[in-house]
Amino acid sequence: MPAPCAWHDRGVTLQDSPFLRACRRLPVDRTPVWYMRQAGRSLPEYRRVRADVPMLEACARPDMIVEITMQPVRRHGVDAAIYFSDIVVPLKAIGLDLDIKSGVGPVVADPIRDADGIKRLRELEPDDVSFVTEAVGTLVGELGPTPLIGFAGAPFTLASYLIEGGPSKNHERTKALMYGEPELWNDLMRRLSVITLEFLKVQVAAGAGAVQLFDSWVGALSAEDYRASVLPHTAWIFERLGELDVPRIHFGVGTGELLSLLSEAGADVVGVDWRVPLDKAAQRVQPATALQGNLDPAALFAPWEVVAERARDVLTRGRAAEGHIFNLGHGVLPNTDPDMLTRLTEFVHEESQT
Ligand SMILES: Cc1c2[nH]c(c1CCC(=O)O)Cc1[nH]c(c(CCC(=O)O)c1C)Cc1[nH]c(c(CCC(=O)O)c1C)Cc1[nH]c(c(C)c1CCC(=O)O)C2
Repeated sequence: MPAPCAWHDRGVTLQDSPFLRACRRLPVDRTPVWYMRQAGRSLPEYRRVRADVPMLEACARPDMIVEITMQPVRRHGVDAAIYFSDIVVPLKAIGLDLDIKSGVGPVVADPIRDADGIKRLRELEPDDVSFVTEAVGTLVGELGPTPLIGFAGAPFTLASYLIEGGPSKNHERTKALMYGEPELWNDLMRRLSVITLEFLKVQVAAGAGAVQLFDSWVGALSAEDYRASVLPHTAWIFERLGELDVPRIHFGVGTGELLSLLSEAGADVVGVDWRVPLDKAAQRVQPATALQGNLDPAALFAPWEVVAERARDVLTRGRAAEGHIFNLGHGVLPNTDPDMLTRLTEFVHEESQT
């Protein structure tokens, strides 16, 4: 009975993977490492396969998703794969007119700024993203004992793109709605939470071994505003994800003042950007929380000796956490030399070996 046996073996070794063990705060024989945006423009093989295919088309084609997700695993030997997609994919799947412009990011044709706009956000059905189910299924087969991380954008970060119509420095229209029309804001956040939860559930049902919620731009908020207007929604998502029995990672940029609240929202692992050393971050999160991070992605442009010294410092400080997954403090920058990432992966493994 080869098929059930293969699944059984995979189950055992997958759960023993350093990444899943570190997420669960279990002892590991080496610190696991992966990189946000490890699939993408830093890799020549990515640029080749994406050459004639628009981003959102690539995100809807299982063959492209599988190939691009596998590329950094093959090249760098990282301890986890992250599903190749984008945070706006579920919004496109429910029919919103949006695109991803290279060098810019998501752009929304008709931004959502009032009650009528919010009504356009219908629930996501698994059939809307059947390509996700297919791609994840193929990927977990190919990855074997290497875990696949599913992901979604968190409601605040999605709301910012939808309200502003594209990337924003100050999030002024977003804050205007949040501060000025709390009922509309909460309606928008509730609808986005339902979509986000469903998108993550589809990935887990198809075999993703962990999930990461990206609230990339939430560092724009004060702690009070985060607690009042964002935390209840994010906590709702994490509570429901808790029923799925996969580790939950919560990440944002510029969240030094928010780390305890990010952790309060219910994640098993909190991702930290490069601004807060991990030993300090460990004091800010709830007990029984692992940390992920946090080498400055720009440090990879310095000479190798500098990278190595800083990576060693991250590992040392990471020992203060109850579990540590090595990562960058934000995504890989497009012009990063991919050989630096391969070398860094080997270095983290060697340095942390017990
Ligand atoms: C804020 C955000 C977005 N998308 C995402 C976030 C949260 C993570 C973060 O904070 O960086 C999440 C994301 N987007 C992408 C991934 C792939 C998986 C991985 O991490 O390797 C992930 C996890 C692919 C992508 N998403 C995008 C690319 C670049 C598209 C291209 O190759 O032209 C990739 C590989 C486009 C995108 N999409 C978005 C931005 C800001 C951009 C970059 C715009 C640009 O500089 O061109 C929105």
